[in-house]
Amino acid sequence: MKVLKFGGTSVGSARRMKNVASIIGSSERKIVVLSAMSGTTNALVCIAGCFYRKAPDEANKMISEQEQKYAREIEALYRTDLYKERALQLVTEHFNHVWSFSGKPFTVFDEKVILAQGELISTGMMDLYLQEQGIESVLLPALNFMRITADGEPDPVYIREKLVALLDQHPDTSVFITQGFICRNAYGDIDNLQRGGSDYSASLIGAAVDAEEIQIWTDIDGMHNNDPRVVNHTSPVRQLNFEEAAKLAHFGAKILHPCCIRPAKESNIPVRLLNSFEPSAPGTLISNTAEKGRIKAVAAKDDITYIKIKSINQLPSHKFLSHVFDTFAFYKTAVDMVTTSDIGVSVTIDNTEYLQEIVARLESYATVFVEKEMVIICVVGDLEWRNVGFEALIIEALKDIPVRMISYGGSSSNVSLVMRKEDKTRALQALSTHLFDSSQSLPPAI
Ligand SMILES: Nc1ncnc2c1ncn2[C@@H]1O[C@H](COP(=O)(O)OP(=O)(O)O)[C@@H](O)[C@H]1O
Ligand SMILES: N[C@@H](CC(=O)OP(=O)(O)O)C(=O)O
Repeated sequence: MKVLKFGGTSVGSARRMKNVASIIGSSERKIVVLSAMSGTTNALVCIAGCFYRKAPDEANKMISEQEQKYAREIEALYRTDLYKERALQLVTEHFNHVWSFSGKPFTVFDEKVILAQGELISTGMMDLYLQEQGIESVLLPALNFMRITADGEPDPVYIREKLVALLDQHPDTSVFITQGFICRNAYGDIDNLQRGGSDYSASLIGAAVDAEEIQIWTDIDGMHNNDPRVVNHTSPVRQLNFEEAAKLAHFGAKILHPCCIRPAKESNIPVRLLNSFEPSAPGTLISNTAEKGRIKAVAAKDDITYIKIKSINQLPSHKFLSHVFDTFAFYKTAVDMVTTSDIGVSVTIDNTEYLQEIVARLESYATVFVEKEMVIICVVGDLEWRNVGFEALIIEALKDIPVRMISYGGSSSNVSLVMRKEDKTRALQALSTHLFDSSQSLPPAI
């Protein structure tokens, strides 16, 4: 069994959907995970925003625009009037459901229901298209098997049990279609795996069914060695190990959801990143095979807050660090990067929900300096400590750029640096030039 996930860009129009159907084929047994058509989830977020603001006219206008967009795609997708009618009815039902929230008190639970409609529509449309093409498929409702716990973490035991039971009902079916992103929470309400979470759905599903491969189909030929939205002349990386891929995803390579590598790694299932616009391109294979002595790629994580905490000697020095980290733990705020000196510690966070409270508590035993709008630049590869020279390459590349923090040693697959947002493009470009333009190779380990 393979798991194939197609993102919003891959199902973004009738033409793209037809292309996905041709990639799906019908021979091998597979579970196809679909995102919402590109732009739909953003539109649903805006519609929910209108309901929060009590602006039903604005919501109504946006819903009409979406319905018109879907009507055009339906006209282009289906051959027969019967299937056009069925698809229109499906879309109308989902948008009527969205509209049913107008004029009532609006809660975060209602917002989650609204956000789920995009994937419910795209999978329904694909299922109808496959039927019209005579390709036998079964629609598996993700809300019947994908679940998160009260801590917001996926519940792998439940997911496996429910999904395997659903598959067992169709022993002769080759093609299963399901929704990415959406799930239920521990109380049975509709929820989701956070924005971009369809990749995560695919790897949770892959792990649940012990898939032989998880394929993430998107609009680019695999993981590139730098952010193609920012840097010119990036190139695909053909092979990554799980840890390298997880680091790139965590530190901003948008092609993968930050959490999606973990389930695949734990079950040792290879992940292949493929291009639905160019299906024969080789893409990137992510597995547990490590390629020695190479810097693989660079990524950048935006919206980072830098916090410098300097002890004012209120605490014995051996207690200082534990107090600092207890403070972040108390406010359930994950620290991304840490560097320390004899009198202080600098950290970065991306969740600033409790920043004020954290700073107030830290200030009882330290002076605290906060700087927002920072970025983390992360260089990833085989950076084992005996591979001399990689630090020099990175520092040389960034010699004209002010760097706030440098961190290496937490893992031997990345070096991370913190700098101002306005220096990001220059830094990424300089790293590409120094690390990838001339084919660099680190000296063998000493
Ligand atoms: N290192 C990288 N390699 C490849 N793509 C990247 C990288 N960093 C950012 N991206 C962006 O990720 C996009 C694909 O991810 P995403 O928008 O989530 O696709 P989908 O719609 O298929 O879910 C690419 O179009 C590309 O612009
Ligand atoms: N539709 C959801 C989930 C998702 O993963 O989308 P995509 O695969 O297009 O990034 C979102 O926009 O967040």
